Amino acid sequence: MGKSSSKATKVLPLIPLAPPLAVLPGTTLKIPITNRPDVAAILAKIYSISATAKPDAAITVACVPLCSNQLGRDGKLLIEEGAGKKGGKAKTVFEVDPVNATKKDIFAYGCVAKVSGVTGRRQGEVSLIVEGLERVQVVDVLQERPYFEGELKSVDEHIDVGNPEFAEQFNLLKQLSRELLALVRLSSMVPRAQMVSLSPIVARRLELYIARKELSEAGTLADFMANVVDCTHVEKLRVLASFDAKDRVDRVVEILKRQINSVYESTRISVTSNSVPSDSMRDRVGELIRRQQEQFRKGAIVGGNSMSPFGAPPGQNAQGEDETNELEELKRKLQDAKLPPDAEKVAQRDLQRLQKMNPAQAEYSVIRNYLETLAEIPWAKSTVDLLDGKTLTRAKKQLDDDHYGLDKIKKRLLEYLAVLKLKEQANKDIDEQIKALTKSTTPTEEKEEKEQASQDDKQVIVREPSEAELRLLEKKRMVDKSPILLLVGPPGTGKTSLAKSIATALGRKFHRISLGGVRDEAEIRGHRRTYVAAMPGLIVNGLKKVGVNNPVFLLDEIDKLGMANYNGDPSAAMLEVLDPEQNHTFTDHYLNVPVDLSKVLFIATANSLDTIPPPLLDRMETIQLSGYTTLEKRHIASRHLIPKQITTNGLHPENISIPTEVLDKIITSYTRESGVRNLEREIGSVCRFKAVEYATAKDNSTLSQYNPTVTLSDLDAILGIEKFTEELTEQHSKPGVVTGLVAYSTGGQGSILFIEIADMPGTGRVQLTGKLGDVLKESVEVALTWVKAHAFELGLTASEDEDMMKNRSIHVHCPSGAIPKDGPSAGLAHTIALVSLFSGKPVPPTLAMTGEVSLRGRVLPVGGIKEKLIGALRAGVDRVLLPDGNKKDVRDLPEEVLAGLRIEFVSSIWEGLAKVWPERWEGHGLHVESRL
Ligand SMILES: Nc1ncnc2c1ncn2[C@@H]1O[C@H](COP(=O)(O)OP(=O)(O)OP(=O)(O)O)[C@@H](O)[C@H]1O
Repeated sequence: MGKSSSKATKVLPLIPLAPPLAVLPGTTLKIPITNRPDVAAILAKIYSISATAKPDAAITVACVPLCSNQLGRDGKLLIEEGAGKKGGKAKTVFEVDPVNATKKDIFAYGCVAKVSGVTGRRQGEVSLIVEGLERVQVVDVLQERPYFEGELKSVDEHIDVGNPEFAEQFNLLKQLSRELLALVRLSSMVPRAQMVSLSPIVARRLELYIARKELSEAGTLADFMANVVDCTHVEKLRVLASFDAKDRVDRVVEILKRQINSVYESTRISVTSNSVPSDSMRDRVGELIRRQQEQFRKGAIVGGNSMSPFGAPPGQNAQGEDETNELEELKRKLQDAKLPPDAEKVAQRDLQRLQKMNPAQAEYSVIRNYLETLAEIPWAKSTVDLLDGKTLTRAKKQLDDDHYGLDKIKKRLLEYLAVLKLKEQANKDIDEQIKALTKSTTPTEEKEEKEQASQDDKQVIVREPSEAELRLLEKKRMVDKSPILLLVGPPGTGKTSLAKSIATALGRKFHRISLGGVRDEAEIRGHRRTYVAAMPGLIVNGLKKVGVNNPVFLLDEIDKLGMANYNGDPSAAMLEVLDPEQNHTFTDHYLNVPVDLSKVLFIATANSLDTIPPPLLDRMETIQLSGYTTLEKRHIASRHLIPKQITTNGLHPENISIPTEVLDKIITSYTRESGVRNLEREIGSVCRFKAVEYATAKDNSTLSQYNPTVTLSDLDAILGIEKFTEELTEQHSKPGVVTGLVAYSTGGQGSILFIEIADMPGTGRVQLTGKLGDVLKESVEVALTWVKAHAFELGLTASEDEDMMKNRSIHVHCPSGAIPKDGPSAGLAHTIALVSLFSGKPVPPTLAMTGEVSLRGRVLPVGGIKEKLIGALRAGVDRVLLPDGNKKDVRDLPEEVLAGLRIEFVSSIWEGLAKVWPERWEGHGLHVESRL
């Protein structure tokens, strides 16, 4: 039983509190202080003193409630609660407000409180924050104005922990407190139960707080509960007046009992009320509450004799059914996930830790999240590959349906699939062999086998497989790893969509991981679990997302992966992912257990190989996608892009028609790219334009006037002025002007380029204009040197030792002056142009040429033949000279080009000259390599 011993008195300012305010020890309260001159005076006084006092000294006051007509100054009830009104409570009347209060209105009990601050900015909202420290008795009120000051006596609370009656009452207090808490949580789920909703975290914290209270803190718990429950002001004041802990616990137990009953009542009414249509949710909650009631009643009996805070072992009744269910669920999930042995060990260990842990602990949720992630990883789940007899035909059809052209790439992808199929079959066979070796015979199986054997008159020999045998088979299996494909090519060339088609053809799930801009190693490998908000990396997250262990992962933009920095080296993390020899034990930092990535089909894409670190590049098999030519673009557009855009823009194929010449114009004059993204965008604009026209015509009932065909003149209005102009062959020839060929580095397109050379009197100076790059400048120099060296032979000088350039200067220009040009491929054209200029013989304008020249007069192969020839045909060229070394490139040319151009090959400049001016040079210099 509680015993109290008096201490010396002290004098403190009093703050009278108007109902319903009351401060109990251990609680914090906001006291509105607008229109409270007494509080202002107290604060002024305190601050004038505290300016000289120690800065960290606590400012204390005593908060004392005002008396009511029900409760006397001494805390005795004047009128019984509930009297006066039948079945109801008597209305408590407080006659005075704190400003006009006098000595006799001051309640005899109060609470010393620490002033911890003032809140509120606007007038009328300013409040004083006080924290209740200890219960005191007001012995005497010493002054009334400008503020109350009183002599206070505090009492030392002594609790007799050995008193079984008190212990029992304390247990009941705990029991009821928890019960109320659980009820509030449950009943907040009942629609219209009009209960305060309590977040699970707050509820758990409160439970923990209650559970931790010892018998010696019984009074504190009573104060705390009196403050949180919904009790009347008079009840609160009576708790304040109870100096004896036992007395206080008794009072609070009474209040709690009443409160709990009223919750049961209210939920019963709301659950069973006929006025509100009952639904399953409400029924369920009602049932839960009823069960809760029974459980608590039982718990009260068990808990009554026990000193355990919950009357039951922790983790069962104490932590509530929720956690148990949660853990059961987690356990089941982990079982279903079929973890490999390593992960299983870790999961079991963590699960055990979790069971022993309090849910309110911060680490609890960390471990739970970890286990949930472990359970979500598809350790054993996989989709069945469509690797049957029709795989290759189906894959080919899929690739052909989705993509035009790209024959070489498609062929390589099909090879890849064929190998994958064979390997998978081989692996399956090995798996079966291993299974057959390790098959443990259970008694029934053994019996069956024996029966079978006796039937067949054969003997069954069950043999343990040797370690070496197994290892050998395992090893064989490991070797069967597919290479990782890297599709390299300019943007918009269909890398991503090719990878998607492969996934569709294989029947696997597809997941794209964008590596562009990944600067942090942890993004790939995850953060260690010790970090706040740690999570797995992109790879494990991808697996979680697709839910199977054999998806197709597209590692997009691998060339844009960040280099080593202070956050680690992301490309180094990718090494492990991409190495078929290592990735069956990929370790994510968060999981910290090996994950098998060997079944994942990785396809990487990049725009260029330059920025990919060599070790990473070494682990992948590169497949190059060059840009599309105009012809290919035309086909892609008419087969894929136009139908796609027509449906995207809500049209039907009969509502719009884009003729080939319009499409060609869009391709050549409005886009200049390797891929088809911009082309698709421009086609989209055209479709939208037509969609507006069609919709307007439909609305105005003038459909008969609507023309679905897009004309060339429409393009100007839809797409604006041409962005790129096309070069066309000249009509007239002139000495010194030759048609060259160019392939744009922006990809995919080629065109013709005029080489213009003019001479003038001078001192041998060579002027170059047209934004020529270094290599191009050098190729002009090589051409000039060759021509100068062979001037006599070419008939350009009268004698062998005459300098052709002695009295003249030349100017070499390549039009489209603003576009930078570079490369050696105009060497042949420069040489022929120089000979043409010096000999005064023009070159036919419909003859174009390309090729690098060496000082020895050889014509060397160059790149971009396909694009150049397509461009040449479009520009009106009918004959082209190509280096002998480029014969192989001509095989890939589209039919239209081969039919429209006369292609001639030359291996030396002499041959070139013979092709341009056959009448002069036929058969000349064929064996003369060089005179230099
Ligand atoms: N050969 C093709 N046939 C049909 N459509 C194609 C072809 N090539 C590209 N496309 C289309 O072009 C669009 C862009 O392709 P995709 O997104 O695959 O380009 P990407 O090469 O991955 O580009 P990036 O390097 O910018 O990621 C897609 O709509 C795709 O369907």
